[in-house]
Amino acid sequence: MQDTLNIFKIGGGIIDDADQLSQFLAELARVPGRKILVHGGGKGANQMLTELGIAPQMVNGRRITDAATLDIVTMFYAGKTNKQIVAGLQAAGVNALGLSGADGNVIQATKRPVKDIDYGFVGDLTERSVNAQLLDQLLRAGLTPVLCAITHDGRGQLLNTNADTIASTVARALAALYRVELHFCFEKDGVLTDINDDNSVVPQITPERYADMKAAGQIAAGMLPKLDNAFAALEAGVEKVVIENALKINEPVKTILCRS
Ligand SMILES: Nc1ncnc2c1ncn2[C@@H]1O[C@H](COP(=O)(O)OP(=O)(O)O)[C@@H](O)[C@H]1O
Ligand SMILES: CC(=O)N[C@@H](CCC(=O)OP(=O)(O)O)C(=O)O
Repeated sequence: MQDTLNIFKIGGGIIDDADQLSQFLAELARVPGRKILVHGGGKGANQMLTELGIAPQMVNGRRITDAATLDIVTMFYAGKTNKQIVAGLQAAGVNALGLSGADGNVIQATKRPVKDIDYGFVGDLTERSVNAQLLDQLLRAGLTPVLCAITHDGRGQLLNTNADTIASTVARALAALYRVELHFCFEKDGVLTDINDDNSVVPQITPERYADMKAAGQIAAGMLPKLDNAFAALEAGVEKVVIENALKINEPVKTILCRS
């Protein structure tokens, strides 16, 4: 039987709040077995860009990343945020290793081609983008890889890649080696039927229910690409995909995705 690998993704909402981040890291430390953490940080990046006089620009949930923006998000995601999370995990007793996609060639991306929109230095992934062998070796060595949203193209160019997409693609690539459980963690208890009612968590969601909820206008903003990535992972052999509160990963309340 394959070993279980838990892959967690946290976004900018949690990372931005020091107390919530350290609570999440303490909960993560309690999860037994092998694990990988993927982090974003879009909210803090928006704040930093604004402070530096650059207006953040998002289209369809993806950041338009010009050269100046790439410099700043690289410093923010691969530098401050990644190292702060690694230090927090060390403090919680987890031997974490922080990596961008360029480190150990762990994630190689392709610059998004210009169609209607020029996203600039944004990287797209395929399953072959992920160096699953290296991640497996690190896990076997007892390390917890902590992956940020910065990738590279193999020719010296850094790229900015959505962190939900990284989590989903890493999960798919490692599904050949492990029984993978993918956890998208954020500030709500799961997928809600009413965004204003925290008690309206849908315990299980099928592709049909997702389509109905979308048609009813119950799913918006960042939750749309998140669920698209989540269902894609489930279809590609990831054993279990969960949407849950970052502060309650060890509690039963959550949304579990079902194939049908
Ligand atoms: N039906 C829904 N249930 C829960 N959250 C939803 C729903 N529809 C939209 N959202 C929004 O999606 C957001 C999560 O997406 P996003 O902001 O991209 O998170 P992250 O930065 O953690 O990846 C939530 O903060 C919430 O406001
Ligand atoms: C290309 C692209 O959109 N990259 C994202 C990477 C960070 C991210 O995904 O952060 P959250 O998970 O906190 O949203 C961005 O710069 O916002």
